[in-house]
Amino acid sequence: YCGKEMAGKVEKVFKFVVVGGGIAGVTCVEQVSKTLEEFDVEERPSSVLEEKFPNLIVIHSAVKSLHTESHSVETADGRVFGYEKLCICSGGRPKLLTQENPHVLGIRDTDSAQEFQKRLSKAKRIVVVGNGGIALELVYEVEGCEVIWAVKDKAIGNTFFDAGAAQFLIPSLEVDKPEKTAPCKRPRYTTEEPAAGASQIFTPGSALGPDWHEGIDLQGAEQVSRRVSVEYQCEVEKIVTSEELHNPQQQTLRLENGSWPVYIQLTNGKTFGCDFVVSATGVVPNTEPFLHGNNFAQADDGGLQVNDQMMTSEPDVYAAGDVCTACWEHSPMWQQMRLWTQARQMGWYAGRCMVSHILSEPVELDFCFELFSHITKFFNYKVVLLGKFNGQGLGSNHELLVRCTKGHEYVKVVLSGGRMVGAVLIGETDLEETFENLILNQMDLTQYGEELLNPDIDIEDYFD
Ligand SMILES: Cc1cc2nc3c(=O)[nH]c(=O)nc-3n(C[C@H](O)[C@H](O)[C@H](O)COP(=O)(O)OP(=O)(O)OC[C@H]3O[C@@H](n4cnc5c(N)ncnc54)[C@H](O)[C@@H]3O)c2cc1C
Ligand SMILES: NC(=O)C1=CN([C@@H]2O[C@H](COP(=O)(O)OP(=O)(O)OC[C@H]3O[C@@H](n4cnc5c(N)ncnc54)[C@H](OP(=O)(O)O)[C@@H]3O)[C@@H](O)[C@H]2O)C=CC1
Repeated sequence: YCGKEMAGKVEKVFKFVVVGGGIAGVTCVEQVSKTLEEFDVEERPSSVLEEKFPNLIVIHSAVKSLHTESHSVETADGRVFGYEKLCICSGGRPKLLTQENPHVLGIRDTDSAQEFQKRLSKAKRIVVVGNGGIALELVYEVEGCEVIWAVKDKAIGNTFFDAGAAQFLIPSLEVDKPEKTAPCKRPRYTTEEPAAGASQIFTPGSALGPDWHEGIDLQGAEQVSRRVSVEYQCEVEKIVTSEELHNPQQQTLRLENGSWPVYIQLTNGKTFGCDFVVSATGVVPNTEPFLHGNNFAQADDGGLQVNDQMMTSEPDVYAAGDVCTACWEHSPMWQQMRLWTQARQMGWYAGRCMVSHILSEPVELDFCFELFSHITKFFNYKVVLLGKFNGQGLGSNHELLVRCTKGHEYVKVVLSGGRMVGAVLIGETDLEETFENLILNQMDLTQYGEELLNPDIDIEDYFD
């Protein structure tokens, strides 16, 4: 459609339209709703939101196309809505090793997690490929099934920590998990069934986020506890299904590896037969429906580029969460990672920017983008990552202080020019608040040297 044609089809013009019902979309909606009267949100967040904000209209249909010229979006059910300001919060989807291979699964939303669980319950061996968040969680949580874990690197968990932390964590894979503590009480927005007549276009659901596996039984077909073998420094050469093994050239794989639905050949020369492969290999931003006919600047990772006001390169179009790439000049202690906390912060801040721009008020980059901080759990340890926790972008211009007590805690501090610029805290270290302050205030710590990590000094009191 050309701009004029589209404008003629507009059913209603809203001040704000937010696309996507994940954490970024929901927080963006909450933010704009508090401030202004009228707005709208696409896709299907919970009706909880509509009850909370009477000025909110939820449209249960995916956005099919965006027409920035006429400031309108078309939904899958053929309706067209105008906007004054639009925020795209369409998230991401798994970046799979191969597309359309029924033996290769990704995990992103409730549906894909349920499919994984169903397949796992009948599986005796799975291969997990990838070395980030999902792989770390899966290999620890899955029981009753052999897990082969293929990683590109020399150590596990490359997206979150260094080889030292990996060495600290690895023994946890060899012992049984402790009994589960209290179940997760984090409130969730759940996805509803689409209303009758809703679009049949496939859009992924919202990402599962923290604690996703708490309510899911990750049990394989066998009565054994966790059994994980890590294959280091290798990638996937090819994935061959059992049907493809009819090809005589591949017969040897079957003979050597027994009879499995699928075989995965790694670049280290090993081949494993398994029930299925989990591709835990990162995320691609969901940009497709918005690109056609528009002029969005995209970052190398495929995300919509946003500036320090969360604005894309198209007028009046903002983006937040996994779909966007933060292209402003970052604070020296912050970097983008596609995480729940960042999606929430971005959604909230984008909402604030949209409102401020409508009211012609100035807005400054929010303080939360000053310092990277992430709290999570891996292998049943609390993990806190602060600032340039892996010396990102510092080259050789940094030094490390490490304190480690096997099975108890791992503390790593990154110093640059005598000042703390990052930290990894694993276990109940109680250091996060003090370290966060030391990173933010950039105090010169040269005089303390290694004493900084002396366990006999109560550092909290010291810097109080
Ligand atoms: C298994 C798993 C575990 C995770 N664990 C953690 C963790 O422990 N800690 C952490 O910080 N992060 C974690 N993450 C990452 C975190 O969940 C995501 O970074 C975050 O949820 C992204 O939020 P979002 O709102 O940007 O995107 P999403 O949650 O992906 O939401 C996007 C929304 O947009 C909708 N949408 C897409 N296309 C359209 C369209 N065309 N029209 C309308 N709507 C559309 C989707 O249906 C969805 O509602 C995890 C992710 C996964 C997959
Ligand atoms: N507790 C937490 O904080 C959790 C966070 N998440 C988040 O959810 C999202 C999805 O998680 P996940 O899929 O694990 O993504 P991540 O980005 O965390 O990790 C992807 C991993 O796959 C590797 N990889 C990429 N391509 C290939 C390939 N072709 N072959 C082998 N390895 C490859 C990457 O290596 P390289 O980096 O070298 O490219 C990286 O180790 C991420 O944004 C993640 O941060 C998920 C679960 C838990």
